[in-house]
Amino acid sequence: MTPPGLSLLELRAVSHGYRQGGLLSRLLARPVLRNASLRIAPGECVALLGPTGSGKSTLGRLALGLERPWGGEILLDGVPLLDRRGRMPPATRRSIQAVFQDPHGATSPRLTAFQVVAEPLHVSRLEHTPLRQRVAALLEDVGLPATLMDRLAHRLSGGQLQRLCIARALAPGPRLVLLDEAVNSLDLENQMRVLALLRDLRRRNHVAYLFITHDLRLVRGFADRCYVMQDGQPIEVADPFGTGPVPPAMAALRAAILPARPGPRPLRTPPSGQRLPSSSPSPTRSVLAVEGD
Ligand SMILES: Nc1ncnc2c1ncn2[C@@H]1O[C@H](COP(=O)(O)OP(=O)(O)OP(=O)(O)O)[C@@H](O)[C@H]1O
Repeated sequence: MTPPGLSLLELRAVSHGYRQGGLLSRLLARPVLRNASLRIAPGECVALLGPTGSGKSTLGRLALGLERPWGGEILLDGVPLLDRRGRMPPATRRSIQAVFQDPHGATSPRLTAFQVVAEPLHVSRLEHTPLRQRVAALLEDVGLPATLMDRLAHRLSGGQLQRLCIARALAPGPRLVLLDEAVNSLDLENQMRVLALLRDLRRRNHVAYLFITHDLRLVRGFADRCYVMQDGQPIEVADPFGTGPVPPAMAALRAAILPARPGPRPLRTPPSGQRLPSSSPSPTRSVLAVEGD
């Protein structure tokens, strides 16, 4: 359940959608979020699950202040995220950072690893002297050697580049990081490593996460609380892995997971009076694990 006390980020009855364009755009506006409410406490990790197209990234863009909602309120520390003109104060902008699914799309091929991480320090006028030392420390925080600093970012491996994006997100000292499918482009081993890194960074920096994913398996052991998008609303699910009732959208996500260790093969019953040949596989032997998480 939502922890009591002050919220870091709060969405209150937010509605949003997209116009289809053209003269009839107002009439053809398509709602994506309807009366959507969600709360994140300081230092908390909240997962937002849902199938493709359910509005998770739309909610994420609103939380980053990239779009203005049609209705409702979005508050950071109880204060509206955007002012009346739709602008975000610089301190608020520093407080909320993001890591997206595709690290190649999120970084310029012309920049070195150093330049990628130093950029938000320049933008936020948070330059530390010496800057290279600060960037080296941020790289070390995400498990990258400082010797990679002068390499073009796109020459890093996918896992290294995503770590670099995490270092960039942490550079301005945010209080909330939006992780929008942030490990989905990685192979299973790198997913687990980056999730462990994010867990560790959260503990050390007391940063909160909004963890957007369509993969229920990634949430276990990572998120404190969990919402699932249903009919344009995030619905909080108290125990996504328990046996109790869950919203249909969550039941569908559960059903989409292949079992880590499929159950035993059905017992082949021999015709009456016959015995299974000794070379037959044991009826209780499991088939090979489909995935290794
Ligand atoms: N800029 C846009 N203009 C028009 N429609 C949009 C825009 N962005 C998103 N949509 C539509 O809004 C709906 C929700 O999209 P959104 O990206 O928020 O879903 P999602 O749950 O994040 O999906 P996915 O898991 O595939 O990323 C989709 O039907 C999408 O086509």
